[in-house]
Amino acid sequence: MEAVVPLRTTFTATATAASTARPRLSFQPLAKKFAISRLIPTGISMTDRARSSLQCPPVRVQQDGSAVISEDTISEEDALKIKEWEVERLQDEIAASQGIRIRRRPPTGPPLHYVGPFEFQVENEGNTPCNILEEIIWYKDKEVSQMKERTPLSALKKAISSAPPARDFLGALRRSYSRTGLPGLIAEVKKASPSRGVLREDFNPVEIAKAYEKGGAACLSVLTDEKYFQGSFENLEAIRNAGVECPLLCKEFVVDAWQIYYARIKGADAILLIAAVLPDLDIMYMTKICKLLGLTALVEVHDEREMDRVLGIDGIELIGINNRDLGTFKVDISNTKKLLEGERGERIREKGIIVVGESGLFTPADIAYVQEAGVKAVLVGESLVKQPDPTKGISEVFGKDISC
Ligand SMILES: O=C(O)c1ccccc1NCC(=O)[C@H](O)[C@H](O)COP(=O)(O)O
Repeated sequence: MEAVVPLRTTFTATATAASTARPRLSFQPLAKKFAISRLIPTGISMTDRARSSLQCPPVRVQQDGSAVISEDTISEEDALKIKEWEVERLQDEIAASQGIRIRRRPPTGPPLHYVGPFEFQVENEGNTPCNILEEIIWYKDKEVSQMKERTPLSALKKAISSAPPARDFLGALRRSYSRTGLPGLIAEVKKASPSRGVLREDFNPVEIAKAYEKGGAACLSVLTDEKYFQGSFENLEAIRNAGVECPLLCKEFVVDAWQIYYARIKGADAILLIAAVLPDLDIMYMTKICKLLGLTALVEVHDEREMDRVLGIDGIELIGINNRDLGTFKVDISNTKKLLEGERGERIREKGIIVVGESGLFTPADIAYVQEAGVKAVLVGESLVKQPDPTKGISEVFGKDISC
């Protein structure tokens, strides 16, 4: 039995599913008509949310544009899959509308029984990552889902309630700047990277961290990604437990708020949020979570569009300008200057935001250049970690001993 009903506005698109190999989905703008309440902030269980919004009966669009409600019910599991798929597509569409090219996960065709607004178009390899950053993000999405299954958020929250307080990352950068008159150093503990390969074979994270602290680093950045950077949360924990006092940045690819809680129990004092990956709503939501947990959020941008988006979000205190294009690996330190010129620089000063110049800094002239552009902190990896003595490496990159 089927009942014919007038079609809801959100279901007026033609449903044309041409079955082709490796299709790329292309969506019509009508998803913008979706009620904003259907936006699922990262970190909230989509499954629970989807479960609570299962009021729509199965609807099938007919050729004349009307819809039929089928009394043949679909299973709750299939309905959940449909809801999750719709939410994921909507997330990608919102991200794209903010100029974000990185998709959270590989596009897939609609699940079984889906009837609604979609259209297949054969384009290029839609389910091949567009660059290394997208590849990292797709992998991370799967990795985090598995980690969440092993350690649910409730367990992390419980552990946080008895964790020692986080250290003041921003305060350490400010104090260092006042003490030395030079940008506060965030020295990076990184074994390898996709662009540079292995940077240091004899990699002992705790020794390197101690050498950085001795050399005058204000804070440390610790790579925790295993697959692409050969880092780990064990390294973060080990540095934290070895008596290093510098506040620690968890250098991760955050796609889910769960990772922020996890970083906090592993000893992080700050965490990286990448604007090329996260839509505005995620950045807002995640910076709030960071504040609740006592962590500093370092929000990283690479171009003007990302900078403007981030400047439009309230409560951001620390912005990193990455001189490396994470899609192409091209490094150009004049990027920092470009993004701090004119009105943007003024807005940053008015808001009291501290800016970190990131990547490609090798010499005292590089440090002077980004300081002149307006940064009060720098994030330096390769040029320090490759030095046999990283303490000496700091004096060389800064042109003087900044330890006292
Ligand atoms: O460095 C990469 O190859 C890379 C690839 C994809 C995503 C991120 C990547 N690097 C992160 C960074 O930008 C650096 O670790 C950090 O800014 C320090 O840069 P550097 O001083 O040039 O080592």
